[in-house]
Amino acid sequence: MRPNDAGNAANQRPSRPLTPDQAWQITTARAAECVLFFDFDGVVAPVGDDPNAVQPVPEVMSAIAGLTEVVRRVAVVSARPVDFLRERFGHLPEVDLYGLYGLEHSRGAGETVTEPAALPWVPAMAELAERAREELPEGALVEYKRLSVALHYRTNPQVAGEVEAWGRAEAERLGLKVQTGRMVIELKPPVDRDKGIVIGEVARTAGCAWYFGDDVSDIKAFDALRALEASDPHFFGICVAVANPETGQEVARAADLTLDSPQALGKFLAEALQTLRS
Ligand SMILES: O=P(O)(O)OC[C@H]1O[C@H](O[C@H]2O[C@H](CO)[C@@H](O)[C@H](O)[C@H]2O)[C@H](O)[C@@H](O)[C@@H]1O
Repeated sequence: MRPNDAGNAANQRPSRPLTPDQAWQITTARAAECVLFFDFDGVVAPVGDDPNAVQPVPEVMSAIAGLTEVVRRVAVVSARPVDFLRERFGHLPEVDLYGLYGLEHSRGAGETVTEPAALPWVPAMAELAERAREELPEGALVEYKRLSVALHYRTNPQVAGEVEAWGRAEAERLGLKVQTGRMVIELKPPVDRDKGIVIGEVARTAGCAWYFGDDVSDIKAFDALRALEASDPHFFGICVAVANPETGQEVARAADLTLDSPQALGKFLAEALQTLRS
């Protein structure tokens, strides 16, 4: 097929590789059945030293606001708690929020729903965070997120080995799952939720989906889009990596397209919005 032929695109699997223009033209033909998924850190917001201080790129946010009007759904799928995401996306009530790798979600302006199987782990995670603060070396940063604990070493990479070893030993002792990321190791309850499972569930009834990610946990989301393409000849999925010096190469290898930065994402989405509105 000619992938830039939007007339044919609605019913045929486009061949790869695709240019961004081709991908957006195909998406335009299916806008009403398309879901756009965004990771938060390193994608919507640039990475910084203080996890609590980061804010989305304004151009990304204004493009997302426009996109909610032309596609079926826009969703943020993040390791952050929903409350954290709501502070940043609260003015966009149409955006669905999936937090803590899908252990929490809030659809539209709805209330936050927590995966019931994870709730018994709240006390253990609080106790873990407290002990991490006492036992980890100076320079490690402990981020407690109710149902997970992230152990950061961005500002002191020399403690990486010690922090990772402590985290892995605690995960083994308590039966927790480990998720590594950009200068961070995260411990979470042994409950079957990850970004791939979220995307598999939410995109199952869509005909088209994009996922924008930067970290290794996002590769599961890419895999979910590939699986949907493999099982549904009509489904069109595009995986976009946002480059970074830590996990960027691995994520880019798994993606269809790569953008340079969250700022470049803002420009990319603004141009896409024009195509989708045309
Ligand atoms: O799923 P995400 O939304 O991408 O969340 C992944 C982790 O993001 C945050 O950590 C990362 O960003 C921090 C702020 O820029 C940075 O300091 C840190 O080095 C990065 O790993 C968040 O703090 C973690 O809880 C998330 O797991």
